[in-house]
Amino acid sequence: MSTSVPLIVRLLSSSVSVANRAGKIVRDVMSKGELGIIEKGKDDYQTEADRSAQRCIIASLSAQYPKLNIIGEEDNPDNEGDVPSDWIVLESDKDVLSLECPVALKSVKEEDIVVWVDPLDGTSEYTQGALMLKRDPWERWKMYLTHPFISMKWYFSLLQSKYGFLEHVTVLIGISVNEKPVAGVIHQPYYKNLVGSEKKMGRTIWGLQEVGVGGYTPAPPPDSLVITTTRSHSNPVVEQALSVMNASQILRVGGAGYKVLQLLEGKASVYVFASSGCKKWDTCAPEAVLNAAGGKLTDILGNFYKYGASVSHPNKTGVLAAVNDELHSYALSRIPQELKEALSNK
Ligand SMILES: Nc1ncnc2c1ncn2[C@@H]1O[C@H](COP(=O)(O)O)[C@@H](OP(=O)(O)O)[C@H]1O
Ligand SMILES: [Mg+2]
Ligand SMILES: [Mg+2]
Ligand SMILES: [Mg+2]
Repeated sequence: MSTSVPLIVRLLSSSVSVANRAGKIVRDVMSKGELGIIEKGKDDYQTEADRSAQRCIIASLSAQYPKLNIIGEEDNPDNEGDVPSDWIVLESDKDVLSLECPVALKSVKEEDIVVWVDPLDGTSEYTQGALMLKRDPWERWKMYLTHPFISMKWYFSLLQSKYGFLEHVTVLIGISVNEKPVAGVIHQPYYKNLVGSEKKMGRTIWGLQEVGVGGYTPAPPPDSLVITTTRSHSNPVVEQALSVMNASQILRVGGAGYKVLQLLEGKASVYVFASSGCKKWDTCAPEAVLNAAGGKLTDILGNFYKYGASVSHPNKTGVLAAVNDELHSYALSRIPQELKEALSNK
């Protein structure tokens, strides 16, 4: 690899390749069927896929960029021991490697960068997806009974969805410089592609400040206001913020990455989440990609989050994202002052 390519471009191209590998790990854990679910907190779970994908990403990036500050979602209980050699990815995506680096990012050094890693965004949807892979209804029912957090209502919505919600799962790698998200990768392990006549699983979307986006076909927003929001972490304040939007449709899907994909692909125009549940690793990559596509992601008060190494991890004042400034301003203007205050004072 040519070292004359600026660091940010090299790091983004490495991140594309490593996200693909992490996505394969996510699929492999699911195929084996041993999810190894651990409860981290209320409505907050971790699986073997979250742990392994994070180890793959961090080991691969730190092997090539030793001075990077990488912050991952998971406190890995199995961090000890060697990372399997086939999890260490040293290749980089050729197309991304040939991008022209924006002037402002040309002289960035490893020490100036913080990488935010969400090895598996949409863990709820991932664990519920496991149920749908059980073909035998009796096996599926038994698995449901031992599942730590699927309500009866979810179980039936899963059955209706036929394939579950695995498409909502993403692997997120966000690159920030001077506290701002400048580049990012959203990999979707369960996206079904048709390349020629061949079926291929997974796709990888990337974005780079001032350069643009790749890996998907951009589409204009819907004609009417379509909002995307959480499927599995709602509460009365989240619902209140949705009810004031005057939306023609509300889509409830898993993962911050998938919701931003819906904005990018014209399925929704605004992402509203008036809750403190998302963390910096949930929004860094999606914000970077959305920015590169001309969109905007802030908190519910309209302020940008900062992604420096010492910031607190929770996005305490929620998420408000839109495909363009105009829709963002509209959504922001609809949020009542008392709701903004309720989140700020939490
Ligand atoms: N109340 C809550 N508690 C824990 N995590 C939450 C949360 N609300 C949102 N999140 C996290 O934010 C991400 C997007 O949430 P949602 O799918 O509900 O929109 C998920 O990331 P992970 O799946 O990576 O943990 C989820 O865990
Ligand atoms: Mg999680
Ligand atoms: Mg997440
Ligand atoms: Mg996660």
